[in-house]
Amino acid sequence: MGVRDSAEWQALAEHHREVGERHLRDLFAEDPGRGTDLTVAAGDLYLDYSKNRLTRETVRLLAALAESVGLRERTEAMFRGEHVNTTEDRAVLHVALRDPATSGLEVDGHDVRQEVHEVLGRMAEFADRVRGGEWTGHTGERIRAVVNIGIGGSDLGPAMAYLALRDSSDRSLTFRFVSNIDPTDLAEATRDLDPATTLFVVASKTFTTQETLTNAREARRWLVEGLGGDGKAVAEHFVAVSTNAEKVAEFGIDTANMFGFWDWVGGRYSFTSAIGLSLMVAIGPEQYRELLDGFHTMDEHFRTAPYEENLPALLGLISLWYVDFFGAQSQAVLPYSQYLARFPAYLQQLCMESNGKSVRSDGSTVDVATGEIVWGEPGTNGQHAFYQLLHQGTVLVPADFLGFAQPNDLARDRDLDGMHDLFLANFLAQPRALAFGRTAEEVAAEGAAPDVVPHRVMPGNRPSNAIVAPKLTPSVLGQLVAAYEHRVFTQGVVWGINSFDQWGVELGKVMANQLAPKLQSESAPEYDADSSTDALVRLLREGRGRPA
Ligand SMILES: O=P(O)(O)OC[C@H]1O[C@H](O)[C@H](O)[C@@H](O)[C@@H]1O
Repeated sequence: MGVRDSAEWQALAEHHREVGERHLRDLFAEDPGRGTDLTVAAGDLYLDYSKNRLTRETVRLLAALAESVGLRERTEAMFRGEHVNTTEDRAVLHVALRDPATSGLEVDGHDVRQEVHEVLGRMAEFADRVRGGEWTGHTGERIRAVVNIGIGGSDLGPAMAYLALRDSSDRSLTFRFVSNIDPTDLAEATRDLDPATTLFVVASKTFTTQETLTNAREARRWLVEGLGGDGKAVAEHFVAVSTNAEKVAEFGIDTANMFGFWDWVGGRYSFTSAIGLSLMVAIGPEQYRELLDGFHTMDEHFRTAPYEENLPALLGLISLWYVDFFGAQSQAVLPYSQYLARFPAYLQQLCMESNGKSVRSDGSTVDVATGEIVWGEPGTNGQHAFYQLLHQGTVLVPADFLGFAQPNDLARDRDLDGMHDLFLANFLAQPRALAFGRTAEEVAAEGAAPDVVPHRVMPGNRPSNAIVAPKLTPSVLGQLVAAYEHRVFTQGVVWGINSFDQWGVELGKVMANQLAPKLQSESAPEYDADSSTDALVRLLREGRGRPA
């Protein structure tokens, strides 16, 4: 049975008819306490969800929906290591990656906690050697630049977090992240680097991904050529992060320099696996542990807190309220932190690859809308670009505003605290303007010409969450990411879909492999795709001076 027929869903549908069109102005006027009551604290995060188009009753009904679909049982099953990823018959245990306990979780005949800590120990040893200058390259020089080669989940986590945690990172080392198979990406990343002092971390769960292996092969060529053609240099300048030792060895990386993880870690949930290696080199093992502890704090909060006080569950349920009852199709994530510039991109994979599904776990078609388009840019840049649509457009875009009380260290060291106050004033102003707007009477009272009044009316009633933390530290970043992971899980369970597979990305990969030879061949290829693709192949071949 689909979720739509359940009594809890129907109760929400009826409730929506009562409160869906109520204005936030009225909701605040009737219940002035909501600004402090419709909030929840978890770890260092404070969520103010009062500026959403809901009442206390909505929260009660959403929590009841979560209970009725067995969110608690599903969560326990995931934490226990049951194969909740049914279509791939795998456990889903990213939460074990940050569990401080060092033993006692048996899954498929292995103590996963023990294995996790063994790899973390090896990563720490490696990170210390690179940071301390003991890991030397082929010419005996210390490493000065670390280039992570990976894509999707093998790139976005460390790339996002490296930027987010610049304050905490060793600024004497250079870090680059190469993901795109566009040759420009690798060429730009290595343009000003010295092969003698560059270390590559090739990160790929499967070690079969076309983009990553192609980039890694070209990086190897750049390195070996740059070091006088000695192939032995590869062992000193390449390490791998993967679940596939065979393919790593086949590529020519010594498996002694491989950091493993397991099939129970999904790509987009792999940030806290060995995929975080380059980040650990950047911030050091101690602060990396703080990051993991931040994740763990949120994991435990999600597992134990009642849903009406459960930060990740509330984020998931409130977003679902808009997707399924208001027809919202997108969710903006607006971090008021330049260091979180890549956070929306990270969340795009986390949310859209997880919940962009139209079939339920049992194979039946979903009977409600699922997933949402996640997008965003750091404030205040977005304000001067797309916020116009958020304020006065015809589509409903719920937004998450993220803000931090304290500025980052670099800004503080430069005595730029005052600027941070202006930044925070914007962080406060935008959600307020979105929620409460400005009426025609107010606009007219300010002396606007009558014909301009309608243009200047701000309708308001545009919902948002505010998530506030004291400062963007490794622990806070961990708490934030874990909160969004569990937000995605909460929605997936209600929708009845498997948030841990990604079959939808396969067909394009197969087709790319079929089309590559048609572009590469010296003579005109066979045109047997479809009339549009065939014409484009012809055009591109002509553009490259190849016989079409
Ligand atoms: O880590 P890899 O095996 O190289 O996979 C990299 C990425 O590619 C795939 O297409 C998946 O859609 C992603 O979930 C994954 O993170």
